[in-house]
Amino acid sequence: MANNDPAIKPKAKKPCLITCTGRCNPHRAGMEPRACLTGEPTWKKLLEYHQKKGSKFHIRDLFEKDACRFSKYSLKLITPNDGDILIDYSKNRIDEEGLKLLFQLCKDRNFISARECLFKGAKVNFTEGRQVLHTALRNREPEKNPIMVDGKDVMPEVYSVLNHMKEFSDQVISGEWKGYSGKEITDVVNIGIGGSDLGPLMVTEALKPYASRLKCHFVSNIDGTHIAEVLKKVQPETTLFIIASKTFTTQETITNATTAKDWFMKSAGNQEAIAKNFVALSTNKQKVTEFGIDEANMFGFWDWVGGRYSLWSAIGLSICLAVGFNNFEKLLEGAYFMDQHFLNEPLEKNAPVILACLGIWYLNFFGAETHALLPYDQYLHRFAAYFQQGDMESNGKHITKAGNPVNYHTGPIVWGEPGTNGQHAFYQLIHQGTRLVPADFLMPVQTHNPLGNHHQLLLANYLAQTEALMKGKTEEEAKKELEATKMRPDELKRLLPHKTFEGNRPTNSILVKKITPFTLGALIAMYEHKIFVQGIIWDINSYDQYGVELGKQLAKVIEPELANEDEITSHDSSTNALISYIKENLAKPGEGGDK
Ligand SMILES: O=P(O)(O)OC[C@H]1O[C@H](O)[C@H](O)[C@@H](O)[C@@H]1O
Repeated sequence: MANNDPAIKPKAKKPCLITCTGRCNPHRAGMEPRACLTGEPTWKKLLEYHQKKGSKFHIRDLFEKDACRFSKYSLKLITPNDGDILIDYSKNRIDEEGLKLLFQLCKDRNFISARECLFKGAKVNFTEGRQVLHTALRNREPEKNPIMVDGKDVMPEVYSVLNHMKEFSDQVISGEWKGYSGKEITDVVNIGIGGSDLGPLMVTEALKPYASRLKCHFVSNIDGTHIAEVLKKVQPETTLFIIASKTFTTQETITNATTAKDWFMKSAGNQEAIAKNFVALSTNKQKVTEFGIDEANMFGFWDWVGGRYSLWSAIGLSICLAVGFNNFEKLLEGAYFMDQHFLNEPLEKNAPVILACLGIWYLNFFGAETHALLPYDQYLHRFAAYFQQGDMESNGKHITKAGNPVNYHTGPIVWGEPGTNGQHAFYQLIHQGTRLVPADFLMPVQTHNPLGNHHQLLLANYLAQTEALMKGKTEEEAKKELEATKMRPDELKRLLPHKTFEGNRPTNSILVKKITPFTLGALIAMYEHKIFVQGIIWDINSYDQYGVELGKQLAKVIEPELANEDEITSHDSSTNALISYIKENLAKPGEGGDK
């Protein structure tokens, strides 16, 4: 049983970033193997509760029985200047008893001390022996809350990089910083992939209403088409290339960066020009200088920042350039606001904890396989893509801390598209398919583009979808509708089952007053913490990513095989045949690419 850690027994003072309550043992926490999840007494109680009650709930009945359901199962987070964040989780197949058990499960899994250890810099990423401190990057009270890593407060360094980012982005936006030929920078090209691309890309898209005068482009794919298309749009003299790579060894990024450098050098001619038009964001000083970028043009960060949690670090430089440093700071403030909420609120009022528990409820007890993120805001069109990496790279694991395979499901498949596009594409399956698809519906009440009645229609669709998913349409209701059309009885009978909706599809409605840098920062941090809570319950390491390595290793073997004349026989028959087919069909000299 998990609850024998003396650390969680005393009633804690409200934990804060600096005051160690004594419950955190940075050398152990996050690393100690837990009891098997399915052996936990609370897990067994949840199974029983699911069998007897949970699986029989219809959300429509829960609403009918309890007029106060919304107020019981919703949260309002009051931000200082950006309105309230409303999280309505009442449209779920759950009641007080179920939630209580889920919160108890969190406690049994030592969530309280794990949370403190995360913020205090324990080596939570135990396979790589690293702290996980993206929260330090947005710590807005550094004097009050020093963050110690190996006996040293990291906050001064964090702020020194932030100052460098401010100074640089201010200079580029104002035009004071000039490209190699003395002209102002007009375009920024961020070259990175994964965490060094998705976060800045998602945020710059989400915050377009705050755009500076600079045009920002993102290149990630190793497919030459990506960089080729971007280079067609920019001029070497007026383009700033940001090479964003934590390791500075990622094949895609280094290949794209080299292509960009070669293209640039054709115009610039001399090596010194690079200092004016190239900067690097990385933890690897040696590789950056080997590439030809001066140390002075490097914005550093640290190995305790995970790639998919790095948009708050120097990796956010393209955000600073796209929307100004001031707005980047507000993004950090929003995330800090959510960090404080996550740290200080009891489980029952804690948004990331509640969302995590509901996720566990559907994934592990109802067999749901996916989780949809459905933002009703065009600017958030990359939000689901961002959390595909955030969630699936974090919790797509099947080995526990003790090194054993799990006997339960872990991270969901995360997916989604902005509303209302999704409605006309895949919502059919959510409404009437055979699978249970829990979904978060995100929405700003106010739009940045108040055009005619667009936003009112968008809001109406947003509200209608969660209502429809919850209520469905009974046979009786469908029958009445069909009868009103004066349909022939045999035709009515034939159509009736197709027109009936079961309903009982769970959703969370997450609303903000407006998508601002602050509210966006808070939403991102909320989902980051949700992922953490689920990783703790599942007893997996949410912060490594060994699963992406194997394909990379094999690609290194195959690449030279594509270039030689030999017949390839070293793989399975499928891979050998695919290689042969490609070699037979590769462009011959002179056949070249299209112009
Ligand atoms: O920033 P880099 O070191 O170039 O890494 C870019 C990406 O590489 C890998 O694929 C990792 O799985 C990602 O987590 C990481 O974000």
